[in-house]
Amino acid sequence: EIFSSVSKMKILPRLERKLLKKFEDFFKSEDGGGASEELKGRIRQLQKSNSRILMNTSLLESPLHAFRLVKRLVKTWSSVFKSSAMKTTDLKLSAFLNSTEKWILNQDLWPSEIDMSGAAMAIVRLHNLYNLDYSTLSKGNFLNMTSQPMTSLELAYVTEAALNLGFICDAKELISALKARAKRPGGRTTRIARLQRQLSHLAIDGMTECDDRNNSYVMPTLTSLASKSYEARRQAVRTLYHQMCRKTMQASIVYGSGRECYQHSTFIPYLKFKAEVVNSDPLITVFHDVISDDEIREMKQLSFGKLSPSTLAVAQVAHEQQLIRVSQNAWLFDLTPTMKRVSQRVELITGLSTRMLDEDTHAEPYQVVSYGMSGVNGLHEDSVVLNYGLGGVYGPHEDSVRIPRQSGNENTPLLLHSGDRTATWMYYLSDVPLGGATVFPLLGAGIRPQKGTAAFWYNLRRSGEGEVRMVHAGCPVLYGDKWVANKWIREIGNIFRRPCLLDPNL
Ligand SMILES: O=C(O)CCC(=O)C(=O)O
Ligand SMILES: [Fe+2]
Repeated sequence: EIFSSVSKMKILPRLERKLLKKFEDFFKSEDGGGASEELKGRIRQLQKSNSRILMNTSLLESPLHAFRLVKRLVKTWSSVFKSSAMKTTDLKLSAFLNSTEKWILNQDLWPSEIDMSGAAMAIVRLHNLYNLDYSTLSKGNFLNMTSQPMTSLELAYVTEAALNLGFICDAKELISALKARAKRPGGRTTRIARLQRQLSHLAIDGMTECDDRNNSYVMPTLTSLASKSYEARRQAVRTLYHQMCRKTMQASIVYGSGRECYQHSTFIPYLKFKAEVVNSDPLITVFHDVISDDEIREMKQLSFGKLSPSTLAVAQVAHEQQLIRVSQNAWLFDLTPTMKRVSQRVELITGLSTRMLDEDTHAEPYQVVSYGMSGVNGLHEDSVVLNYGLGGVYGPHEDSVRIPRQSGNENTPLLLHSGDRTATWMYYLSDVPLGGATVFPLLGAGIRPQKGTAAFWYNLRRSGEGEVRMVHAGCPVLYGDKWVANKWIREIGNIFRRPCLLDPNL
Protein backbone atom coordinates (compact mmCIF):
# COMPACT_ATOMS: atom_id res chain seq x y z
CA GLU A 1 0.00 0.00 0.00
CA ILE A 2 1.69 3.09 -1.29
CA PHE A 3 0.30 5.51 1.29
CA SER A 4 1.26 3.59 4.34
CA SER A 5 3.96 5.01 6.55
CA VAL A 6 5.84 1.75 6.66
CA SER A 7 5.96 2.00 2.90
CA LYS A 8 8.65 4.66 3.16
CA MET A 9 10.67 2.15 5.10
CA LYS A 10 10.00 -0.37 2.36
CA ILE A 11 11.65 1.88 -0.20
CA LEU A 12 14.99 1.56 1.60
CA PRO A 13 15.94 -1.94 0.39
CA ARG A 14 15.43 -0.75 -3.19
CA LEU A 15 17.66 2.22 -2.54
CA GLU A 16 20.30 -0.07 -1.06
CA ARG A 17 19.95 -2.26 -4.16
CA LYS A 18 20.83 0.74 -6.34
CA LEU A 19 23.86 1.40 -4.19
CA LEU A 20 24.98 -2.21 -4.49
CA LYS A 21 24.53 -2.00 -8.26
CA LYS A 22 26.93 0.95 -8.38
CA PHE A 23 29.55 -1.19 -6.65
CA GLU A 24 28.93 -4.15 -8.96
CA ASP A 25 29.27 -1.93 -12.02
CA PHE A 26 32.44 -0.38 -10.64
CA PHE A 27 34.04 -3.78 -9.95
CA LYS A 28 33.32 -4.83 -13.53
CA SER A 29 34.59 -1.60 -15.06
CA GLU A 30 38.15 -0.81 -16.11
CA ASP A 31 38.49 1.50 -13.12
CA GLY A 32 37.61 -1.24 -10.67
CA GLY A 33 40.96 -3.00 -10.63
CA GLY A 34 41.96 -1.43 -7.34
CA ALA A 35 39.11 -2.94 -5.34
CA SER A 36 40.37 -5.40 -2.74
CA GLU A 37 39.01 -8.89 -2.22
CA GLU A 38 37.97 -7.77 1.22
CA LEU A 39 35.79 -5.00 -0.16
CA LYS A 40 34.26 -7.34 -2.73
CA GLY A 41 33.53 -9.82 0.05
CA ARG A 42 31.77 -7.21 2.15
CA ILE A 43 29.64 -6.14 -0.80
CA ARG A 44 28.70 -9.77 -1.46
CA GLN A 45 27.68 -10.09 2.19
CA LEU A 46 25.53 -6.96 1.91
CA GLN A 47 23.98 -8.27 -1.30
CA LYS A 48 22.82 -11.35 0.55
CA SER A 49 21.20 -9.36 3.33
CA ASN A 50 19.66 -7.02 0.79
CA SER A 51 18.09 -9.82 -1.29
CA ARG A 52 16.62 -11.40 1.83
CA ILE A 53 14.76 -8.24 2.76
CA LEU A 54 13.86 -7.34 -0.86
CA MET A 55 12.16 -10.69 -1.24
CA ASN A 56 9.94 -9.99 1.71
CA THR A 57 9.64 -6.30 2.51
CA SER A 58 6.62 -6.93 4.72
CA LEU A 59 9.19 -8.09 7.29
CA LEU A 60 9.83 -4.40 7.81
CA GLU A 61 6.50 -4.03 9.57
CA SER A 62 8.30 -5.65 12.48
CA PRO A 63 10.35 -3.20 14.53
CA LEU A 64 13.26 -5.63 14.91
CA HIS A 65 13.75 -6.00 11.17
CA ALA A 66 13.24 -2.30 10.68
CA PHE A 67 15.90 -1.53 13.29
CA ARG A 68 18.35 -3.94 11.71
CA LEU A 69 17.88 -2.52 8.26
CA VAL A 70 18.34 1.05 9.46
CA LYS A 71 21.41 -0.01 11.44
CA ARG A 72 22.93 -1.68 8.41
CA LEU A 73 22.35 1.34 6.22
CA VAL A 74 23.74 3.74 8.77
CA LYS A 75 26.57 1.82 10.43
CA THR A 76 27.68 -0.99 8.15
CA TRP A 77 27.62 1.16 5.07
CA SER A 78 29.49 4.01 6.67
CA SER A 79 32.16 1.56 7.79
CA VAL A 80 32.40 0.15 4.26
CA PHE A 81 33.06 3.63 2.91
CA LYS A 82 35.42 4.70 5.68
CA SER A 83 37.56 1.60 6.04
CA SER A 84 37.96 1.00 2.29
CA ALA A 85 38.86 4.64 1.73
CA MET A 86 41.47 4.40 4.47
CA LYS A 87 42.99 1.17 3.24
CA THR A 88 43.39 2.07 -0.41
CA THR A 89 45.90 4.16 -2.27
CA ASP A 90 44.12 3.61 -5.58
CA LEU A 91 42.92 6.99 -6.83
CA LYS A 92 40.08 5.61 -8.94
CA LEU A 93 38.67 3.62 -6.07
CA SER A 94 38.96 6.62 -3.73
CA ALA A 95 37.12 8.82 -6.20
CA PHE A 96 34.40 6.21 -6.66
CA LEU A 97 33.94 5.78 -2.90
CA ASN A 98 33.82 9.50 -2.39
CA SER A 99 31.24 10.26 -5.04
CA THR A 100 29.10 7.21 -4.20
CA GLU A 101 28.99 8.08 -0.51
CA LYS A 102 27.97 11.64 -1.39
CA TRP A 103 25.27 10.32 -3.68
CA ILE A 104 23.73 8.06 -1.09
CA LEU A 105 23.85 10.61 1.72
CA ASN A 106 21.97 12.99 -0.56
CA GLN A 107 19.05 10.61 -0.95
CA ASP A 108 16.23 12.07 1.15
CA LEU A 109 15.12 8.72 2.43
CA TRP A 110 18.54 7.43 3.44
CA PRO A 111 18.41 7.11 7.25
CA SER A 112 20.70 8.80 9.72
CA GLU A 113 21.98 8.06 13.20
CA ILE A 114 18.84 9.72 14.59
CA ASP A 115 16.62 7.26 12.74
CA MET A 116 18.67 4.42 14.10
CA SER A 117 18.35 5.48 17.69
CA GLY A 118 14.67 6.20 17.01
CA ALA A 119 14.20 2.62 15.81
CA ALA A 120 16.05 1.27 18.86
CA MET A 121 13.87 3.41 21.14
CA ALA A 122 10.76 2.06 19.45
CA ILE A 123 11.89 -1.46 20.32
CA VAL A 124 12.48 -0.49 23.96
CA ARG A 125 9.18 1.36 24.33
CA LEU A 126 7.30 -1.60 22.94
CA HIS A 127 9.09 -4.05 25.22
CA ASN A 128 8.58 -1.86 28.22
CA LEU A 129 4.92 -1.26 27.65
CA TYR A 130 3.84 -4.68 26.54
CA ASN A 131 6.11 -6.54 28.99
CA LEU A 132 7.99 -8.36 26.27
CA ASP A 133 11.01 -10.47 27.03
CA TYR A 134 14.49 -9.22 26.08
CA SER A 135 16.02 -12.67 26.03
CA THR A 136 13.59 -13.54 23.25
CA LEU A 137 14.62 -10.40 21.42
CA SER A 138 18.32 -11.13 21.77
CA LYS A 139 17.69 -14.52 20.13
CA GLY A 140 16.34 -12.57 17.19
CA ASN A 141 12.65 -13.10 17.83
CA PHE A 142 10.09 -10.38 18.01
CA LEU A 143 6.54 -11.52 18.72
CA ASN A 144 5.98 -14.39 16.34
CA MET A 145 8.66 -13.48 13.87
CA THR A 146 12.03 -15.16 13.98
CA SER A 147 15.34 -14.06 12.54
CA GLN A 148 19.05 -14.40 13.28
CA PRO A 149 20.17 -13.70 16.85
CA MET A 150 21.06 -10.10 17.55
CA THR A 151 24.74 -9.24 17.66
CA SER A 152 26.21 -7.81 20.85
CA LEU A 153 26.64 -4.52 19.07
CA GLU A 154 22.96 -4.43 18.14
CA LEU A 155 22.02 -5.25 21.71
CA ALA A 156 24.30 -2.49 22.94
CA TYR A 157 22.50 0.03 20.72
CA VAL A 158 19.16 -1.06 22.12
CA THR A 159 20.58 -0.80 25.65
CA GLU A 160 21.73 2.71 24.93
CA ALA A 161 18.24 3.59 23.74
CA ALA A 162 16.80 2.23 27.01
CA LEU A 163 19.24 4.38 28.95
CA ASN A 164 18.38 7.44 26.89
CA LEU A 165 14.71 6.88 27.57
CA GLY A 166 15.44 6.50 31.28
CA PHE A 167 13.98 2.97 31.31
CA ILE A 168 16.11 1.54 34.12
CA CYS A 169 14.40 -1.82 34.28
CA ASP A 170 14.82 -2.41 30.57
CA ALA A 171 18.43 -1.27 30.64
CA LYS A 172 19.19 -3.70 33.48
CA GLU A 173 17.69 -6.64 31.61
CA LEU A 174 19.59 -5.75 28.47
CA ILE A 175 22.87 -5.38 30.33
CA SER A 176 22.38 -8.84 31.87
CA ALA A 177 21.83 -10.27 28.40
CA LEU A 178 25.05 -8.60 27.24
CA LYS A 179 26.94 -9.90 30.27
CA ALA A 180 25.79 -13.45 29.60
CA ARG A 181 27.30 -13.15 26.15
CA ALA A 182 30.54 -11.64 27.40
CA LYS A 183 31.15 -14.80 29.41
CA ARG A 184 31.38 -16.78 26.21
CA PRO A 185 34.85 -17.22 24.69
CA GLY A 186 35.94 -14.07 22.91
CA GLY A 187 33.28 -11.97 24.62
CA ARG A 188 33.95 -8.29 25.20
CA THR A 189 33.32 -6.35 28.36
CA THR A 190 34.51 -2.79 27.72
CA ARG A 191 31.20 -1.78 26.16
CA ILE A 192 29.31 -3.26 29.08
CA ALA A 193 31.32 -1.29 31.63
CA ARG A 194 30.41 1.94 29.85
CA LEU A 195 26.71 1.08 29.72
CA GLN A 196 26.78 0.10 33.37
CA ARG A 197 28.29 3.46 34.31
CA GLN A 198 25.52 5.23 32.44
CA LEU A 199 22.98 3.13 34.28
CA SER A 200 24.40 4.06 37.69
CA HIS A 201 24.19 7.76 36.77
CA LEU A 202 20.53 7.33 35.96
CA ALA A 203 19.89 5.65 39.28
CA ILE A 204 21.55 8.56 41.06
CA ASP A 205 19.32 11.00 39.21
CA GLY A 206 16.52 9.43 41.21
CA MET A 207 14.65 7.73 38.43
CA THR A 208 12.12 5.22 39.65
CA GLU A 209 12.38 1.57 38.92
CA CYS A 210 10.09 -0.70 37.02
CA ASP A 211 7.02 1.17 38.22
CA ASP A 212 4.81 0.77 35.21
CA ARG A 213 4.76 -2.98 34.99
CA ASN A 214 2.14 -3.43 37.62
CA ASN A 215 -0.92 -5.10 36.16
CA SER A 216 -3.00 -5.00 39.31
CA TYR A 217 -2.90 -1.27 39.87
CA VAL A 218 -6.36 0.00 40.70
CA MET A 219 -7.39 3.53 39.96
CA PRO A 220 -8.06 5.60 43.07
CA THR A 221 -11.55 7.14 42.99
CA LEU A 222 -11.87 10.39 41.10
CA THR A 223 -12.61 12.32 44.29
CA SER A 224 -9.57 11.00 46.13
CA LEU A 225 -7.51 11.65 43.06
CA ALA A 226 -8.69 15.25 42.93
CA SER A 227 -6.92 15.93 46.22
CA LYS A 228 -3.66 14.50 44.91
CA SER A 229 -0.89 16.49 43.28
CA TYR A 230 -0.86 17.04 39.55
CA GLU A 231 2.17 14.77 39.26
CA ALA A 232 0.49 11.95 41.22
CA ARG A 233 -2.60 12.16 39.03
CA ARG A 234 -0.55 12.11 35.89
CA GLN A 235 1.37 9.08 37.08
CA ALA A 236 -1.84 7.23 37.98
CA VAL A 237 -3.31 7.90 34.55
CA ARG A 238 -0.12 6.74 32.85
CA THR A 239 -0.07 3.50 34.79
CA LEU A 240 -3.68 2.81 33.88
CA TYR A 241 -3.00 3.75 30.29
CA HIS A 242 -0.24 1.18 30.04
CA GLN A 243 -2.44 -1.42 31.68
CA MET A 244 -5.22 -0.73 29.19
CA CYS A 245 -2.81 -0.95 26.27
CA ARG A 246 -1.79 -4.42 27.43
CA LYS A 247 -5.39 -5.48 27.98
CA THR A 248 -6.56 -4.35 24.57
CA MET A 249 -3.61 -5.79 22.71
CA GLN A 250 -5.45 -8.88 21.57
CA ALA A 251 -8.97 -8.14 22.74
CA SER A 252 -11.90 -7.99 20.37
CA ILE A 253 -12.51 -4.70 18.60
CA VAL A 254 -14.26 -3.14 21.51
CA TYR A 255 -13.18 -3.48 25.11
CA GLY A 256 -15.41 -2.06 27.82
CA SER A 257 -18.06 -2.62 30.41
CA GLY A 258 -21.11 -1.31 28.61
CA ARG A 259 -21.00 -3.50 25.53
CA GLU A 260 -24.24 -3.39 23.71
CA CYS A 261 -25.01 -3.59 20.03
CA TYR A 262 -27.85 -1.84 18.18
CA GLN A 263 -28.97 -0.50 14.80
CA HIS A 264 -28.41 3.22 14.81
CA SER A 265 -31.04 4.99 12.68
CA THR A 266 -30.66 8.25 10.83
CA PHE A 267 -33.43 10.47 9.52
CA ILE A 268 -33.10 8.69 6.19
CA PRO A 269 -35.34 5.69 6.90
CA TYR A 270 -33.29 3.00 5.13
CA LEU A 271 -29.95 4.32 6.32
CA LYS A 272 -28.93 2.52 9.47
CA PHE A 273 -25.54 1.77 10.94
CA LYS A 274 -24.41 -0.97 13.25
CA ALA A 275 -23.36 0.62 16.52
CA GLU A 276 -21.66 -0.69 19.63
CA VAL A 277 -21.72 1.05 22.98
CA VAL A 278 -18.20 0.89 24.40
CA ASN A 279 -19.03 2.77 27.56
CA SER A 280 -22.46 3.97 28.57
CA ASP A 281 -21.63 6.76 31.00
CA PRO A 282 -20.00 8.82 29.69
CA LEU A 283 -21.06 7.54 26.31
CA ILE A 284 -18.54 6.18 23.82
CA THR A 285 -19.92 4.58 20.68
CA VAL A 286 -18.27 2.70 17.83
CA PHE A 287 -19.96 2.69 14.42
CA HIS A 288 -19.18 -0.06 11.95
CA ASP A 289 -18.69 0.23 8.17
CA VAL A 290 -19.13 3.98 8.06
CA ILE A 291 -16.40 4.76 5.54
CA SER A 292 -15.56 2.75 2.44
CA ASP A 293 -12.14 1.60 1.24
CA ASP A 294 -12.37 3.97 -1.73
CA GLU A 295 -13.15 6.92 0.52
CA ILE A 296 -10.25 5.96 2.77
CA ARG A 297 -7.92 5.72 -0.19
CA GLU A 298 -8.88 9.20 -1.30
CA MET A 299 -8.44 10.60 2.18
CA LYS A 300 -4.94 9.14 2.49
CA GLN A 301 -4.09 10.28 -1.00
CA LEU A 302 -5.17 13.83 -0.19
CA SER A 303 -3.08 13.89 2.97
CA PHE A 304 -0.01 12.09 1.72
CA GLY A 305 1.94 15.12 0.55
CA LYS A 306 0.72 17.19 3.46
CA LEU A 307 1.80 15.03 6.37
CA SER A 308 4.14 16.73 8.79
CA PRO A 309 5.28 15.74 12.27
CA SER A 310 2.58 16.36 14.87
CA THR A 311 3.50 19.05 17.33
CA LEU A 312 4.16 17.61 20.72
CA ALA A 313 1.72 18.14 23.51
CA VAL A 314 2.98 19.35 26.87
CA ALA A 315 6.18 17.59 27.85
CA GLN A 316 6.48 17.21 31.60
CA VAL A 317 9.70 15.29 31.90
CA ALA A 318 12.49 15.91 29.46
CA HIS A 319 13.22 12.27 28.75
CA GLU A 320 9.55 11.51 28.27
CA GLN A 321 9.05 14.17 25.67
CA GLN A 322 9.21 11.75 22.80
CA LEU A 323 6.66 9.48 24.38
CA ILE A 324 3.84 11.91 24.17
CA ARG A 325 3.16 12.01 20.51
CA VAL A 326 4.94 10.22 17.73
CA SER A 327 2.93 10.74 14.59
CA GLN A 328 2.40 12.89 11.57
CA ASN A 329 -0.72 14.73 10.60
CA ALA A 330 -2.38 16.67 7.82
CA TRP A 331 -5.48 18.89 7.83
CA LEU A 332 -8.13 18.17 5.21
CA PHE A 333 -11.05 20.42 4.31
CA ASP A 334 -14.28 19.30 2.67
CA LEU A 335 -13.08 20.27 -0.78
CA THR A 336 -13.94 17.17 -2.78
CA PRO A 337 -17.30 15.43 -3.23
CA THR A 338 -15.94 12.47 -1.25
CA MET A 339 -14.85 14.58 1.69
CA LYS A 340 -18.23 16.36 1.69
CA ARG A 341 -20.04 13.05 1.70
CA VAL A 342 -17.88 11.65 4.49
CA SER A 343 -18.65 14.72 6.62
CA GLN A 344 -22.37 14.54 5.86
CA ARG A 345 -22.32 11.03 7.20
CA VAL A 346 -20.96 12.32 10.50
CA GLU A 347 -23.88 14.77 10.62
CA LEU A 348 -26.41 12.07 9.78
CA ILE A 349 -25.21 9.78 12.50
CA THR A 350 -24.49 12.24 15.31
CA GLY A 351 -27.14 14.84 14.54
CA LEU A 352 -24.43 17.47 14.97
CA SER A 353 -23.43 20.03 12.39
CA THR A 354 -20.02 19.71 10.75
CA ARG A 355 -20.43 22.76 8.54
CA MET A 356 -17.19 24.61 8.15
CA LEU A 357 -17.37 28.38 8.09
CA ASP A 358 -14.62 30.97 8.08
CA GLU A 359 -15.66 32.22 11.49
CA ASP A 360 -17.82 30.57 14.11
CA THR A 361 -17.19 27.28 12.39
CA HIS A 362 -19.23 24.27 13.48
CA ALA A 363 -16.38 21.82 13.08
CA GLU A 364 -12.70 21.60 12.30
CA PRO A 365 -11.23 20.14 9.14
CA TYR A 366 -10.18 16.49 9.42
CA GLN A 367 -6.95 15.90 11.17
CA VAL A 368 -5.57 12.83 9.46
CA VAL A 369 -2.99 11.16 11.68
CA SER A 370 -0.42 8.62 10.63
CA TYR A 371 1.67 7.03 13.36
CA GLY A 372 5.32 6.79 12.55
CA MET A 373 8.64 7.36 14.16
CA SER A 374 9.39 10.74 12.71
CA GLY A 375 9.73 13.30 15.46
CA VAL A 376 10.83 10.64 17.90
CA ASN A 377 13.64 12.84 19.09
CA GLY A 378 11.90 16.12 18.53
CA LEU A 379 14.95 16.84 16.40
CA HIS A 380 13.38 15.95 13.13
CA GLU A 381 10.86 18.76 13.07
CA ASP A 382 12.46 20.76 10.29
CA SER A 383 14.08 18.06 8.26
CA VAL A 384 12.64 15.91 5.52
CA VAL A 385 9.48 14.19 6.59
CA LEU A 386 10.39 10.61 7.25
CA ASN A 387 7.84 8.26 8.59
CA TYR A 388 8.99 4.74 9.13
CA GLY A 389 5.92 3.72 11.06
CA LEU A 390 7.54 2.39 14.21
CA GLY A 391 6.05 2.59 17.65
CA GLY A 392 3.73 5.49 16.90
CA VAL A 393 2.01 6.63 20.06
CA TYR A 394 -0.16 9.37 21.52
CA GLY A 395 -0.11 9.59 25.31
CA PRO A 396 -3.09 10.38 27.58
CA HIS A 397 -4.79 13.68 26.81
CA GLU A 398 -8.18 15.35 26.54
CA ASP A 399 -9.43 16.71 23.23
CA SER A 400 -11.19 19.67 24.78
CA VAL A 401 -9.12 22.83 24.82
CA ARG A 402 -11.14 24.92 27.29
CA ILE A 403 -8.18 25.40 29.59
CA PRO A 404 -5.35 26.63 27.43
CA ARG A 405 -2.66 24.03 27.96
CA GLN A 406 0.21 26.30 27.17
CA SER A 407 0.49 30.03 27.18
CA GLY A 408 0.04 31.26 23.64
CA ASN A 409 -2.13 28.26 22.84
CA GLU A 410 -2.84 28.35 19.14
CA ASN A 411 -6.41 27.20 19.73
CA THR A 412 -7.43 30.14 21.83
CA PRO A 413 -8.63 32.50 19.07
CA LEU A 414 -10.71 29.73 17.53
CA LEU A 415 -12.14 28.96 20.93
CA LEU A 416 -13.54 32.46 21.30
CA HIS A 417 -15.69 32.16 18.20
CA SER A 418 -16.57 28.51 17.94
CA GLY A 419 -16.40 27.22 21.46
CA ASP A 420 -14.70 24.11 22.62
CA ARG A 421 -14.43 20.68 21.02
CA THR A 422 -17.82 19.42 22.12
CA ALA A 423 -17.39 16.05 20.49
CA THR A 424 -14.82 13.86 18.77
CA TRP A 425 -15.56 11.71 15.74
CA MET A 426 -12.63 9.51 14.78
CA TYR A 427 -12.53 7.43 11.61
CA TYR A 428 -10.14 4.49 11.63
CA LEU A 429 -8.42 4.37 8.25
CA SER A 430 -6.42 1.18 8.78
CA ASP A 431 -6.37 -2.08 10.65
CA VAL A 432 -3.54 -2.45 13.13
CA PRO A 433 -2.50 -6.09 13.62
CA LEU A 434 -0.96 -5.50 17.05
CA GLY A 435 -1.09 -2.58 19.46
CA GLY A 436 -2.36 0.89 18.58
CA ALA A 437 -5.70 0.71 20.40
CA THR A 438 -7.45 3.88 21.52
CA VAL A 439 -7.88 3.55 25.28
CA PHE A 440 -9.74 5.45 27.97
CA PRO A 441 -7.71 4.81 31.14
CA LEU A 442 -10.25 6.26 33.58
CA LEU A 443 -13.12 4.26 32.11
CA GLY A 444 -11.37 0.94 31.59
CA ALA A 445 -12.50 1.04 27.98
CA GLY A 446 -10.70 0.67 24.68
CA ILE A 447 -11.18 0.36 20.94
CA ARG A 448 -8.95 -1.58 18.58
CA PRO A 449 -8.57 0.09 15.22
CA GLN A 450 -10.56 -1.52 12.46
CA LYS A 451 -10.53 -0.06 8.98
CA GLY A 452 -13.91 1.49 8.20
CA THR A 453 -15.18 1.98 11.75
CA ALA A 454 -15.44 5.22 13.70
CA ALA A 455 -15.54 6.16 17.36
CA PHE A 456 -17.66 8.95 18.77
CA TRP A 457 -17.82 10.64 22.18
CA TYR A 458 -18.53 13.97 23.85
CA ASN A 459 -15.68 15.83 25.49
CA LEU A 460 -17.93 18.24 27.36
CA ARG A 461 -20.72 17.70 29.81
CA ARG A 462 -24.10 19.22 29.10
CA SER A 463 -23.18 22.01 31.48
CA GLY A 464 -20.31 22.90 29.17
CA GLU A 465 -17.68 21.76 31.61
CA GLY A 466 -14.88 19.51 30.41
CA GLU A 467 -15.54 15.82 31.04
CA VAL A 468 -12.32 14.75 32.75
CA ARG A 469 -13.20 11.09 32.46
CA MET A 470 -12.77 11.32 28.69
CA VAL A 471 -8.97 11.25 28.96
CA HIS A 472 -7.80 8.93 26.20
CA ALA A 473 -4.66 7.83 24.38
CA GLY A 474 -3.38 5.97 21.34
CA CYS A 475 -1.34 2.92 22.41
CA PRO A 476 2.03 2.35 20.75
CA VAL A 477 1.81 0.48 17.47
CA LEU A 478 3.59 -2.85 17.85
CA TYR A 479 3.19 -4.08 14.36
CA GLY A 480 1.67 -2.53 11.26
CA ASP A 481 0.53 0.88 10.29
CA LYS A 482 -2.03 3.12 11.95
CA TRP A 483 -4.08 5.87 10.37
CA VAL A 484 -6.98 7.79 11.88
CA ALA A 485 -8.94 10.90 10.91
CA ASN A 486 -10.30 13.13 13.66
CA LYS A 487 -13.29 15.39 13.14
CA TRP A 488 -13.64 17.71 16.10
CA ILE A 489 -17.10 19.17 16.41
CA ARG A 490 -17.38 22.59 17.97
CA GLU A 491 -19.66 23.79 20.71
CA ILE A 492 -21.31 27.03 19.64
CA GLY A 493 -22.61 25.99 16.21
CA ASN A 494 -24.22 22.98 17.86
CA ILE A 495 -25.77 24.71 20.80
CA PHE A 496 -29.34 23.90 19.64
CA ARG A 497 -28.51 20.37 18.58
CA ARG A 498 -26.99 19.62 21.95
CA PRO A 499 -28.54 22.15 24.31
CA CYS A 500 -26.67 22.97 27.45
CA LEU A 501 -28.08 22.16 30.84
CA LEU A 502 -27.35 23.93 34.07
CA ASP A 503 -26.74 20.86 36.21
CA PRO A 504 -22.94 20.43 36.34
CA ASN A 505 -23.38 16.70 36.92
CA LEU A 506 -24.82 16.09 33.46
O1 LIG B 1 -5.00 7.47 17.65
C1 LIG B 1 -5.76 7.31 18.60
O2 LIG B 1 -6.16 6.21 18.90
C2 LIG B 1 -6.16 8.50 19.39
C3 LIG B 1 -5.93 9.78 18.66
C4 LIG B 1 -6.37 10.96 19.44
O3 LIG B 1 -6.83 10.84 20.53
C5 LIG B 1 -6.25 12.32 18.89
O4 LIG B 1 -5.69 12.46 17.79
O5 LIG B 1 -6.70 13.28 19.54
FE1 LIG C 1 -7.63 12.69 21.28
